[in-house]
Amino acid sequence: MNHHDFFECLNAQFQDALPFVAYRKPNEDRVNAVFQNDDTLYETKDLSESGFVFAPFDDASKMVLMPLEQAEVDYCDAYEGEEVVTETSQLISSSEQKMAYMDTIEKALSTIEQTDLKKVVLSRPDYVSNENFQVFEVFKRLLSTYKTAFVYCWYHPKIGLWLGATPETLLKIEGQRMSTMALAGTQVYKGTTDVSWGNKEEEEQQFVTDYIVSNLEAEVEQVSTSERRTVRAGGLLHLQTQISARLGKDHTGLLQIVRALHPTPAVCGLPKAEAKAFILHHETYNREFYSGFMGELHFKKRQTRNTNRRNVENNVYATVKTVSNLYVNLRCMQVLANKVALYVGGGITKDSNPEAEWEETVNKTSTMKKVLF
Ligand SMILES: C=C(O[C@H]1C=CC=C(C(=O)O)[C@@H]1O)C(=O)O
Repeated sequence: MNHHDFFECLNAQFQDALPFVAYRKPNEDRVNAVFQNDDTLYETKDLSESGFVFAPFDDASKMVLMPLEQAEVDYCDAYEGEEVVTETSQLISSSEQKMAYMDTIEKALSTIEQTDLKKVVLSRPDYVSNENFQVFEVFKRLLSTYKTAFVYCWYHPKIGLWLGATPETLLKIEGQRMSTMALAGTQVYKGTTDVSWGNKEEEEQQFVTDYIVSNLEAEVEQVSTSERRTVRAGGLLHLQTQISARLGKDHTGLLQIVRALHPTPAVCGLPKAEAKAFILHHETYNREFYSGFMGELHFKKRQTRNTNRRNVENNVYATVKTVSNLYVNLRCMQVLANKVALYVGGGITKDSNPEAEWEETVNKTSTMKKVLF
């Protein structure tokens, strides 16, 4: 489909109040869409179905599914728009919001000092007005501005409207191979990725890598890690290690692996249970789908391969692989009745400075602010 017709279809689905998701995977051109045929709220309990999953931060809450059995899928080859370079919209953040956030950071620091908690990721919503908010214009700006992110626009009339451009992969599975990443540490991008990192960020990122590796070793085989590198996510830089492994013959399914990873230490903390309890008790809002995960579940990918160039017709092998591509819902926004909520957070460790942590969340809002209006 050309991109004009593609966006017309999305708009028609939205006007009919029917669920859809449109998304582009990191560094790809194709923009995909899943159009659900009815407005039922489907859920997945064990991630065994084929479809697009949208799961909340709290793994005790329901995971929403757009099942492929109840949907049409389509795509447009590419969307080329103009990259947004300046920020325009103003945040309505108040000094009370800052005080409340800094207060929770102080509580986290004393809990870290007194208990086994090593890292906890605290977060907050920030609000902008939704006057003149045009959903597909914002989505197009996300697409043209963040090519290396997973960019999406997700809608369900019974849940709401979410958009974002996330740098974090939760899990990719293709056949027997799987990969994930350990992402942590943030600094502002100033024209180069050749930067140095402080001890706080290096230590925090190492915690994350070690934790993911040890959790995965219980579920899969041949776990290996890449060199740590600096990656760009819009106007920010992060430290990232890629982790890959092989699924064992008797592995029990995607749910087990997702449970070993989600919520990742990039959005929750370490140890996981203590960090999650701290977040649910001390954050003063409900994260819902921010820092949850989303993506393609058990999609079929057809691959063709020529084995003999002289006799192409008879020697084209087609294999069909089952693939899952899941991403963590970061750098995202939720469109509410009278405002837009932008969600941002950061990892708190014993070396955190509350003022710098506040600033980091302010910097993170710019990923979304840039594409609004
Ligand atoms: C929790 C967020 O970012 C995570 C991902 C990368 C770096 C992070 C950090 O430096 O704290 C966070 O763990 C967010 O953007 O809301």
